[in-house]
Amino acid sequence: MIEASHLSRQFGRKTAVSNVSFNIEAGEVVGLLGPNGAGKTTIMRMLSGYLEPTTGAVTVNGENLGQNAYSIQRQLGYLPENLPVYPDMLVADYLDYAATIKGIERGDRSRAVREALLATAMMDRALERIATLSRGQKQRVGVAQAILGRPRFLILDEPTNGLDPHQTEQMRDLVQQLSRRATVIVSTHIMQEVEAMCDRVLMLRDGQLALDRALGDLHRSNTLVLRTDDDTPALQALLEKVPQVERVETGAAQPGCREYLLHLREGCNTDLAASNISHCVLGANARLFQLECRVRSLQEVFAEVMLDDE
Ligand SMILES: Nc1ncnc2c1ncn2[C@@H]1O[C@H](COP(=O)(O)OP(=O)(O)OP(=O)(O)O)[C@@H](O)[C@H]1O
Repeated sequence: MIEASHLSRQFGRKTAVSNVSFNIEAGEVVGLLGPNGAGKTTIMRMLSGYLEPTTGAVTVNGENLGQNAYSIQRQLGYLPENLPVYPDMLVADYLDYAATIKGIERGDRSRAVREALLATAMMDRALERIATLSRGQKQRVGVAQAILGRPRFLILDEPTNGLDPHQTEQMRDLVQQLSRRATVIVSTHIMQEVEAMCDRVLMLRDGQLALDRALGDLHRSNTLVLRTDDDTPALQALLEKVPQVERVETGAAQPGCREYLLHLREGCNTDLAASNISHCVLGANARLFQLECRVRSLQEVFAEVMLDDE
């Protein structure tokens, strides 16, 4: 488990990250989402031990990263935002060099390199110079170095940065495969990326954690959509009296059909609300066409969170 506790980072007078705390359980794929400059890279660098927090701490399985950086970094794979490139090296030589730096024993190195090349579908490029690779292939070499030695934690900073749509799709598939055997933290500013790859999202705004939510929960809103043939003020008044309903908004209308948006009270029992609402509609001798939870897209939630001044 990775625990970030009250992480802050200053660069001179600039506060890049402010009092950010979260836990990441083994096996989770967590997306760090935020606009440019929100602090994603700074957090990734602190989680990987390449940057010290000004205050706060990172612990990995209970061990403090600042005090045990070397032993923890051996269990950790990191794809930095700007990968250092060694254009004159052959892919295999670079990976062998990266494996050496990671402390992988000489006898295990060639197996680790082979595994990383296979996992990233780069085996047939192993003997090419890095300079001759495409952007996407270089990014794959970056991921290959991150997964050398099968780390239990993978920290990937913008893994699809600069990739074309096909390469992006391949990279997402690769991250999903890797997540079967590692805990993955992936930073991005692309919503579809989070939808496609992650179990949970952390949203950052101006260096602060603005939202930490499982994707399944995030899509469910606190609003029920009701469609009925009754558009009278009498029904609206009845709906407003349902104890779980905070506010009723009228939505789209078509001949013979009116939509209502029923905003529920925070923390109320949604099943009970739905049961009371249907009772209300049928009791008014109206026809109930549809009653369902409104689903919010990640894009909508992101926009709400970024606009929220609280
Ligand atoms: N080494 C540094 N020196 C000074 N300021 C820095 C440094 N690194 C980051 N910052 C500042 O900290 C803030 C957060 O930067 P960071 O790179 O973490 O954001 P980000 O969310 O990764 O952005 P992007 O999506 O553009 O990569 C920015 O305002 C940035 O200018």
